[in-house]
Amino acid sequence: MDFTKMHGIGNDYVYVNDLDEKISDPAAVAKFVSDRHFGIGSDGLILIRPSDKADFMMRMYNADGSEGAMCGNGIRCFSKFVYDKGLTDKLTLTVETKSGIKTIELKKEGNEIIGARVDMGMPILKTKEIPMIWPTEECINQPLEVNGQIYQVTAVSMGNPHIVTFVDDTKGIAIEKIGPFFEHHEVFPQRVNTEFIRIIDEETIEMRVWERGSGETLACGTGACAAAVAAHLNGHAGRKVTVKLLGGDLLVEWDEETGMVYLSGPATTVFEGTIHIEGVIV
Ligand SMILES: N[C@H](CCC[C@H](N)C(=O)O)C(=O)O
Repeated sequence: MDFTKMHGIGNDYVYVNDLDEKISDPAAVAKFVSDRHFGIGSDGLILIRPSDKADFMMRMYNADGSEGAMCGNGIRCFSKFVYDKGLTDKLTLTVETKSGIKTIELKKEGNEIIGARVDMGMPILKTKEIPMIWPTEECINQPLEVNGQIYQVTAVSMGNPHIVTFVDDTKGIAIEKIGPFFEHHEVFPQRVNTEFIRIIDEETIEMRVWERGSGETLACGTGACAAAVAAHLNGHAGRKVTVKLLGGDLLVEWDEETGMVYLSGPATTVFEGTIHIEGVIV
């Protein structure tokens, strides 16, 4: 199986051209390739698939094999992949995902695609659509007990579930310990991605993330969008926010007119390779 290893500020995935839809068990492939000792090493697997509604379809799998409905860092690299491979010559393209069709504007520097700006759609705040088992229609700055401690949390979906909590010091949190308790909390029937954010100023927040299905990652695009939306909803930030993550910075803009959230950031190809996985014929 030929693959390309790419990352969006350190949120790294294995990308496979599966336009002929030969990969029959993507979950198993994701678990194998993601292993940083016995596989390639990544936060998951992203497949390029055909679409009859958009230019392409993106299917994204976390390191544990679970499928994510959307991946903000991944879709920037996905779009760079299809352009660099000559599968399209469009600099603005559409990609069908499990959370709808997204429009991506590729950013070119000279002959190099260096990143992209993604229309991530509108944030979803209704708890039943997160989904979150919760007494109120929305969950904005409400207390949630996690492993015996109370956190003030804000729930936002970007097509995938996020819970955001504000902390004074992102470096000091024991994310390996507390992350799984959030991820598997009973109020999140489909688990959840968790963002721990510190407000630096009106236009800047700092964030660490525990991702559903992948653990702590160096960055999370949908998480950065959820964090920026939560910071604005709680009156801590404006509508244009730089999100500083372990792997680098992302820019999130929440358009007041349209309600759409835009995510801008880099996309990087690291290496190409071929791997033989028993039973996988691609
Ligand atoms: N772990 C996420 C999918 C990957 C999202 C993240 N890597 C991003 O860049 O948005 C989920 O299960 O919903």
